[in-house]
Amino acid sequence: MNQAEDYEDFSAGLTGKLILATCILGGIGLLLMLMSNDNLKKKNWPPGPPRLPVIGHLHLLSRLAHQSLADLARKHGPIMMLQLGSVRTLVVSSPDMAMEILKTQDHVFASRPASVIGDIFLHSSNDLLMAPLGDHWRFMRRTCVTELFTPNRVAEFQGRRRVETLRTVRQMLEEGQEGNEVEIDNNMKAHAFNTITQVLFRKSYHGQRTGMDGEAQEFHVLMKEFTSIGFFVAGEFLPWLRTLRIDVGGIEAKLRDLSSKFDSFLRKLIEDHRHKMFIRQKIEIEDFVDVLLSLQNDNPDGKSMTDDQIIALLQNLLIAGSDSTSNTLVWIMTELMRNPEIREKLERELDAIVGQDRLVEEADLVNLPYLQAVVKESLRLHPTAPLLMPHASVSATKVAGYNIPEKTQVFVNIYAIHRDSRFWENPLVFDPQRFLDSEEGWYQGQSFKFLPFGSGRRICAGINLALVTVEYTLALLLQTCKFSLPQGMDPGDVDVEEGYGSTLSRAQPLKVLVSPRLPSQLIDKDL
Ligand code: HEM
Repeated sequence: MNQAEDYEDFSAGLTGKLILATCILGGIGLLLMLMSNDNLKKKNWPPGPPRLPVIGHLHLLSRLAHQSLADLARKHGPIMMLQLGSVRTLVVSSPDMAMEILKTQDHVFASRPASVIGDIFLHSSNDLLMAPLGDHWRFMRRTCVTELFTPNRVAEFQGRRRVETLRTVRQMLEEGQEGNEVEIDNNMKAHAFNTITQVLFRKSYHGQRTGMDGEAQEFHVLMKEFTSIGFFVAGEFLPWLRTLRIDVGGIEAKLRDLSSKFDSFLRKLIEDHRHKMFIRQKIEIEDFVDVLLSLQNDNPDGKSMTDDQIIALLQNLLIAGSDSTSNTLVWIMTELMRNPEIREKLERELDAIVGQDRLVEEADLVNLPYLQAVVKESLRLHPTAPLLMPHASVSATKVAGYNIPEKTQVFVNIYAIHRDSRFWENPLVFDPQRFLDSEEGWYQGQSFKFLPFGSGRRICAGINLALVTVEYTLALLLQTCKFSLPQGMDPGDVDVEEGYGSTLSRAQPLKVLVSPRLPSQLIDKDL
């Protein structure tokens, strides 16, 4: 026998063994699958697709999980039970079911699931975003709602938002000189981040224009590292990986390292604020850190936040507040580049209400209904948290007649609800007019067909700040800049492909031409 025949024999034998092994394993798998699916019926859990042993339904989810879940809901209905590895997950995809989770049984479903990311990175035992329902969460939430995000407190910082927005306008106009393309994504990322850090610590850190002292540089690197980490932690769904100390992709190690860097950065910032207060011998409220430190001295409830809790909260606000705001702005600009007639209508509204002799102010926003409708319509088609944040049940209950056990993770697929033709006419068409023709209080979360900020106890805590930042940035950008597409590109060429990230982003950056719409003195005089 020559070598080739040898190899053929060997390979035929191997193939035979492989086929045999596959048949045996497949048979066992099928048996387990049938048994477990049969089990589900006995438990009276909501329906779902057949699941595989060990991984359950994980193989059915793409990196854009909201899209895969919307497809599955079309086949299996608005209430599904999935098994994501070891994590039992309820997915709801209709306004009725969303109302059941976020209103009727809010007291049962307003908790958060335990999670590896929450534990390692978000200080979930100390924070607000990932804290389970309970006294700690109530205390953190009450502090946010009554001290940080009241309409008055948000209004106090409008001067800083104005300056940050004007800086962003000037930066984009400079980049766009001589017909250069300007990347919207980078600019909005820097803008949203600086707007939030101005409110939290009275500083700008991100982007080209800050001059980058040592501290800014350090924070800039931290944020870059943070946004570049993938957040799929395999051990979250397959806990035996963690038991065997297998950290797929080294993500857990990276999260731990980043968390400790963030921690020391924020701790130093708190010490600097405390030192400033000590030198002045009085409390002057200039940012959120001042507010939180002043509460340590004088809390109306007699219960004060520890430094660890302040750090966890600051980290939450940076994470929850920056990418969601910048991606919302990027999606709005995407739709405005795809729909020039809507962009022109917006410009006409700004000219009619504000004119071209002065810059738009936050006080003008209430008189700009079309602009507000554009923001809502963009949040409908491109909600930056398409599955909200994961909820969890605190006790066993029933939904739509099905049994839902305690500690079930819950996704409310608002992406599916916002695009469902049963609730929206021509759902894929960008049409701000639909929000002008009705009187509903859209953002309060009472219309369960529109939930970009969620609803109930866990509704976005920063909604006031988010809305004023998005609306004001959009108004000033459109008033001061003329946006157009690069040579040879038509509106229809602007794609809406979604990218993978912690919030819903574009797959590829949006690049446009930017030129002045108002005389530059008007912008420069306020900087
Ligand atoms: C357009 C921008 C924003 C959008 C679309 C958005 C949306 C959301 C959504 C959908 C949730 C989860 C609701 C749920 O779990 O049911 C949430 C939670 C939260 N958001 Fe926002 N958000 C935005 C901006 C902000 C900003 C600027 C801040 C603060 C700086 C903020 C702070 C929070 C916090 C602290 C939570 C957790 C609340 C809790 O668990 O009790 N968000 N947001």
